[in-house]
Amino acid sequence: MSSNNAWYLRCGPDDVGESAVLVGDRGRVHLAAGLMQGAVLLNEDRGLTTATGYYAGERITVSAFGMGAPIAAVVLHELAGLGVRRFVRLGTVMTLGETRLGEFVVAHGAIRGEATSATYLPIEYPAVPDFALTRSLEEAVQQAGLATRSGIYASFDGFYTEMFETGTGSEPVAERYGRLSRAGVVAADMETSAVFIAARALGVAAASLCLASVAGDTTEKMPHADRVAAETQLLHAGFAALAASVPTAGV
Ligand SMILES: O=P(O)(O)O[C@H]1O[C@H](CO)[C@@H](O)[C@H]1O
Ligand SMILES: O=c1cc[nH]c(=O)[nH]1
Repeated sequence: MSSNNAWYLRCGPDDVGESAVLVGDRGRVHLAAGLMQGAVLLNEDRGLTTATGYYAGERITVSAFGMGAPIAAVVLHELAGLGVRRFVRLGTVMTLGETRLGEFVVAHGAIRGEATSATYLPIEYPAVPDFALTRSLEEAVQQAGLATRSGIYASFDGFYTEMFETGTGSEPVAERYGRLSRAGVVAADMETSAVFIAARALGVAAASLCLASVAGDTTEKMPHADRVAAETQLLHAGFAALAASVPTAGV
């Protein structure tokens, strides 16, 4: 192992592309590897499954972080240290407001309801994506003919206290979601705001495209087969956007 290897991802600068995809579910890395050419599995330690391959000529690294902002930021931070310049989060979200199950939701910003991002930049700093990469994502989902929506996300740490009602949170989840929906927020996840802020702090570009897989108001889930098919479309769209994007100066 080279001394230049990342601490947890256990791979080196030569192993990664300038573009990366961040996913939660490690199974999505294996799905992604099957969609790329010449994919090489680099790491499985701690479940931070990572592979690098090619899509439309672009060398792309795909890493899984599991769940939550702290570990998503660790993975982004290590990949940025290895030389990755562009990140796309490809995951799933809960619907808020008018968003419907099965839609592909592009983040135009995210409410910072998690604690990790404040360790990078003060809470006044807005969690906004790289706009060129975001536009590439929107074009990719439109060209693929997918049902799409763009808007503001909200990202939280507490799945069973802030996102799914168990009676243990400080505020009823329905009230939180009602307040956010009335403010025009379109989706809730656990990582997007931290990914945007950590990327800004580290001087790299980031954007987020997620499949609306769970209804925030009823907790209805997409049927499994539909979700698997949609996750394949999600990966294709994210890869196409990275392959089409040009390096962004001065993020
Ligand atoms: O589908 P992924 O990318 O795992 O993301 C979502 O799924 C997990 C919660 O169900 C959280 O990590 C959330 O952000
Ligand atoms: O239940 C879900 C589904 C997607 N994303 C989340 O954060 N929660």
